Amino acid sequence: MVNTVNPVIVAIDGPSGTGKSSTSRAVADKLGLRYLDTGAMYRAITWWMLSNGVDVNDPVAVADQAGKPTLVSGTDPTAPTITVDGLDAAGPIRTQEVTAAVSAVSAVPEVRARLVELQRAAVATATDGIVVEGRDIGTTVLPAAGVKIFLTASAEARAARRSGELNGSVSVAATQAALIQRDAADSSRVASPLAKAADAIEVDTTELTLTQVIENIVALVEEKRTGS
Ligand SMILES: Nc1ncnc2c1ncn2[C@@H]1O[C@H](COP(=O)(O)OP(=O)(O)O)[C@@H](O)[C@H]1O
Ligand SMILES: Nc1ccn([C@H]2C[C@H](O)[C@@H](COP(=O)(O)OP(=O)(O)O)O2)c(=O)n1
Repeated sequence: MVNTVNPVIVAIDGPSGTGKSSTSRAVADKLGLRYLDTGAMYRAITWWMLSNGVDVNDPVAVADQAGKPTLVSGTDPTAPTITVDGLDAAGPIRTQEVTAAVSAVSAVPEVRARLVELQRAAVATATDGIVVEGRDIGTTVLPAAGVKIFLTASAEARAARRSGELNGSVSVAATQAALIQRDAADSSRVASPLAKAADAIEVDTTELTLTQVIENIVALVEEKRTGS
């Protein structure tokens, strides 16, 4: 379907486990928009660093290598893809090893500059509009986005959701501790930290079903599109 109204850019930010990916994909699918998971891009470059023996805790070494990998993100919300140097990275970027290293790599300004450039290029080609999810989309990557959402949820709810995905292989308590640690690292870094944009609408998803969150955001985007 081709939109006859202006392409809408939707920025969805928030901490881990608040529902950004599930919500963003569904909203994009329902509204005929493209979809970009910027967290997957930070995970992909982290996977490349680990695979190539770069010390992820050495910001100088990470910065030095940041320009090397070729990242390509597919923006179909029903089948998002990510490749690194032509290799399918969708599976490897979800390992605990990558999750544990991604905050350190994404704090390096050279990494962010490289990925933000790719993110803006993806948005520029999405002529029907796009939903972009991450941590700094509303504040830094796309400050002029037409709709900005900041998702939140209690640490307990987020840990229970994530632990459910891991089929109970990691305890909820351990998952919660790891989430809190990653949020603290992502929120306290100097280069475009996780933050709510002043003009973002905050949606607390703790007591909402995924369907309710999707419906709320679709309604917000529709309001914006029709100017009502
Ligand atoms: N409102 C919700 N209620 C219950 N579970 C949810 C809700 N939103 C998302 N989930 C589930 O929580 C998990 C994490 O969601 P995800 O979209 O990956 O979050 P994020 O991208 O913010 O880390 C997924 O298994 C998802 O199905
Ligand atoms: N725009 C973004 C997106 C993600 N990041 C970093 C910080 C996050 O901890 C990691 C991974 O993001 P991702 O959205 O995949 O994380 P979760 O799905 O919440 O586990 O990437 C970032 O710095 N900026």
